[in-house]
Amino acid sequence: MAERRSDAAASPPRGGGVLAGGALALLAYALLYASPYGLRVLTVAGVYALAAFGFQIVFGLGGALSLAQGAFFGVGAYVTGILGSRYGLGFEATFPLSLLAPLLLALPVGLAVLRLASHYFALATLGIAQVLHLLAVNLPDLTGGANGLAGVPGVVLFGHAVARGLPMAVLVWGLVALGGLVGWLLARGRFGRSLTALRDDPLAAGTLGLDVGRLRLAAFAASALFGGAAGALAVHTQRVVSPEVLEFPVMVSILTIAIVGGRGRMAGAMLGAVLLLHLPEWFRFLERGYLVVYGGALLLTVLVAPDGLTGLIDRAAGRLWGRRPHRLPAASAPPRFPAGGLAVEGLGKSFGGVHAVDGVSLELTPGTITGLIGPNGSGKSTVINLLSGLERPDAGHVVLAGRAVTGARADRLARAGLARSFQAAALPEGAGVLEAVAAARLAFDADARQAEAHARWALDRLGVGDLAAQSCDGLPAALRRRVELARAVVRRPAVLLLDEPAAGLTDGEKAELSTLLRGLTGEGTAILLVEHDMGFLLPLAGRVLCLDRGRVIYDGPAAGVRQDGAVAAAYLGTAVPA
Ligand SMILES: Nc1ncnc2c1ncn2[C@@H]1O[C@H](COP(=O)(O)OP(=O)(O)OP(=O)(O)O)[C@@H](O)[C@H]1O
Repeated sequence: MAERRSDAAASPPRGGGVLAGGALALLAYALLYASPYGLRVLTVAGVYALAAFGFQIVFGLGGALSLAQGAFFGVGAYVTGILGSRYGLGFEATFPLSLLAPLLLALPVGLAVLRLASHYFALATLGIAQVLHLLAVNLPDLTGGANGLAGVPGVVLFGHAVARGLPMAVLVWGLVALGGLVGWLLARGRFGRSLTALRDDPLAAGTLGLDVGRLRLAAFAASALFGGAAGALAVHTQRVVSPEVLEFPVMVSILTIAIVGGRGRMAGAMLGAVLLLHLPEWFRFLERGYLVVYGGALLLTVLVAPDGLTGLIDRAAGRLWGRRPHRLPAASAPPRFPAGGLAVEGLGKSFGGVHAVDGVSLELTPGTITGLIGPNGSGKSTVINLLSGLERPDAGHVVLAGRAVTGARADRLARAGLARSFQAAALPEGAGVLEAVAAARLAFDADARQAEAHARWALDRLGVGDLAAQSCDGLPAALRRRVELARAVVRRPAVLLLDEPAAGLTDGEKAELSTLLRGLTGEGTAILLVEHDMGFLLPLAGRVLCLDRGRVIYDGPAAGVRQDGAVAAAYLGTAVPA
């Protein structure tokens, strides 16, 4: 394919400088001007920023609306409160335990509820805080009941008491800086990008080799650590713990901070927390009317800045100073999966009364293209979904590269060397082209940078190297197809399943695609090609299977398809005499 490329990529946002300036201004204000009350509000803002970091990971990056963040906050608070006030333990013991306890809660709960669909998951996680609230109120011997526990000792670090006011604000914001750095590193690395890929397209994520369950659990666990840390510091700031820390307003505040600040961004959590904690103070002179103005201000923020204040700042900074040039990594070829075929015997799948796939057997041999044809609704996409692990077969056996993989999950099949493309190019909204293709390597490469280098290689191979810098949004259909194909090719799979890759392409583009597919078979890839365009398919395929109502009605050489009476009757129309 004709190759076009450029080395400059869509640049990272410019808002970092503005945000750093804002942070310095805040620090100066705290050191020079803030009253003891002002310092206290600032400290609480830091506490909420820490809690919101965790929420940014699980919800902002991972897309799981976890309403357990308030519960983790409460658990951290109670661990510090109980151990400090009842047993006299100091910060050095209570702080790590306040992180550990929510983590130990998150792991079993996460295993139980993370597979639920989004709204059920949100409800189940909300339930955790409700149960804990009940326990906190009804176990007065341990928790102090509805009144809670007073007299939680202040922080003593390495023998030095951290006094209220500036020292406590410095400690909390020091931990915010540390937590923000950890969160930022996680977000921009392989973990964060895998979570984003999962959030943008949970269905495709498995076929890209990402272990959806493990990723979600890790994100949930990380959110628990941040929540617990925040809860512990909240108790040290207030010196009391009560069931209020487990009530819904805590969760609502964390959610609002993340959305207003900017979903998925650690800077957004800090900005959102500072703003949200200060807004009520700024509007307090309005007395009763303050809640109306406060609500109105929040609504306005969400309307004016749908991607949060950090998004707004980025856009404004980008307009003022342009986008920062960003060098792409040099293209490098990813390793190839060893050649291996796919053998399928008696595959079956029904949806209610519809036998979508009924006793299909086929063999994909390394270095060959097998065509799969048939009328609309005959079961072609279902075959690909079954073979790629998106559906579980009711019957049949599948062997991939010599290993039995019947009913295996999509990510396991992907890691065993199988890749697929989708009929409607499944590119994540708002993502860059390079990022979208690199997402297909995250489960295989050492880091995100290496995944991008491999993605560049695939884009070059598809002849769209110059798209690397662009956004997936608004790409013309033919280019979207190539990018989608690059996501499969970048894996250099042993077996490649392609669902109508030539749909909507011009004759010239189809010729380029043929050359690419021949190149892949030359490297030993076994390809299953679902296609309606016989002029494109038949010269490429050695063997062709035709499906009708889920059953194989033709299985033979491509050259014989047009002459077959059954295929003519079910699909192609008039048979052509040999
Ligand atoms: N998830 C599902 N739930 C219920 N029915 C389904 C589901 N997926 C597919 N089907 C049904 O199974 C049959 C086969 O559908 P499938 O999409 O595999 O056909 P196809 O040959 O790929 O069609 P097309 O050429 O239009 O893409 C159809 O009757 C379809 O309605």
